[in-house]
Amino acid sequence: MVLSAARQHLLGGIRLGACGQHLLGGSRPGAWGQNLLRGIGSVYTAAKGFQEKEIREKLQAFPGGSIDLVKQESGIAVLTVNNPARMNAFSGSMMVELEERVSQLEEWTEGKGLIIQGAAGTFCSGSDLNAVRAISNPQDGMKMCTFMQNALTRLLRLPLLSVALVEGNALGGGAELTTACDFRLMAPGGVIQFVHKHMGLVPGWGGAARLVRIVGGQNALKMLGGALKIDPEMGLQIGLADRVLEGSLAGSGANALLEAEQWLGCYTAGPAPVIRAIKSVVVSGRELPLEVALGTERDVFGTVWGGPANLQALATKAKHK
Ligand SMILES: CC[C@@H](C(=O)O)C(=O)SCCNC(=O)CCNC(=O)[C@H](O)C(C)(C)COP(=O)(O)OP(=O)(O)OC[C@H]1O[C@@H](n2cnc3c(N)ncnc32)[C@H](O)[C@@H]1OP(=O)(O)O
Repeated sequence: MVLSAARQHLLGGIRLGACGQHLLGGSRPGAWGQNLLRGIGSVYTAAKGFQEKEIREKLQAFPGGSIDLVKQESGIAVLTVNNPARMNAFSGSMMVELEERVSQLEEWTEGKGLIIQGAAGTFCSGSDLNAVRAISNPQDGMKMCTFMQNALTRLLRLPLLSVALVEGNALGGGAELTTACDFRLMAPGGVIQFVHKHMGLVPGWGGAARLVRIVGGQNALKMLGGALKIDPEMGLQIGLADRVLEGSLAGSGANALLEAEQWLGCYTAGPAPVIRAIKSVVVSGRELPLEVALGTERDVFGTVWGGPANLQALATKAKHK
């Protein structure tokens, strides 16, 4: 019973049938793992009173900018937060577009990696303050926050290794967006700052919950309580940043992206089913209780065991030096 509830949480209630059957030994091995490998669902569903259509319409009333997605042959996609006139702040329509791009990535079965960057050399300055002012009542704020929590949770759960490429500022919701990626690369001069306290707020896009898991409760408290500006050196020190980009390469958009692609390429090298399986077992390991995660790992294992990459490796004399 406990196992089903936890999995239902991850699946957003949509694919529980396959999951439940497998727990009881009734479906073919790996069926649940296959579902996991396509991405594993939202936090809030219609069953929990989430009125997605209504929220989308409300957000669309605040247009501007775009969220651009390029899927590359290499299996690495690049998602660009594009609203440079407002330092890549998220308009309402960009929030809706982000959710649509996440849906597209969930369907991209050949994908292995994702880089999220901001346009014109800066990451993202959070919510568009013009939109924020217009919906500054608790009801609308909660709706926007629910929508963004769903989108960013699905983003983090994608079976892709994801990287936030932080050039310039990642402020407010922009800082929250960086925590919805598996890794953060910071360019020299980059800043991640949860400015929410200065706005009389706390993070609402799931950024606090994720931050605690990345840097621990003590560091998260300091970052939120002091609205600290985290530079690359401090980012590395507290485990928020995974790498500081080379000064010689960074700072000029295309080069920083190239360097991020090279860095990510070390982890995405290999067949897509294997890379996706790796991400999937890590997602279940970091989100689920141990016994449930073990069951999930077994399901995912069943999708790669005896698969083409496994058989090919077995056919050669393996020596891992
Ligand atoms: C729900 C709340 C929370 C969340 O979603 O979690 C938020 O994210 S609230 C938003 C938090 N972000 C901010 O408060 C950022 C405020 N902006 C700044 O601190 C500075 O603009 C900057 C990002 C540090 C850049 O400074 P600078 O390089 O000096 O440029 P400008 O200040 O001149 O900015 C250029 C231009 O961009 C507009 N801008 C910047 N950020 C936003 C924003 N978040 N929303 C709307 N517009 C933004 C800024 O007003 C300038 O416009 P013009 O005045 O028309 O030139």
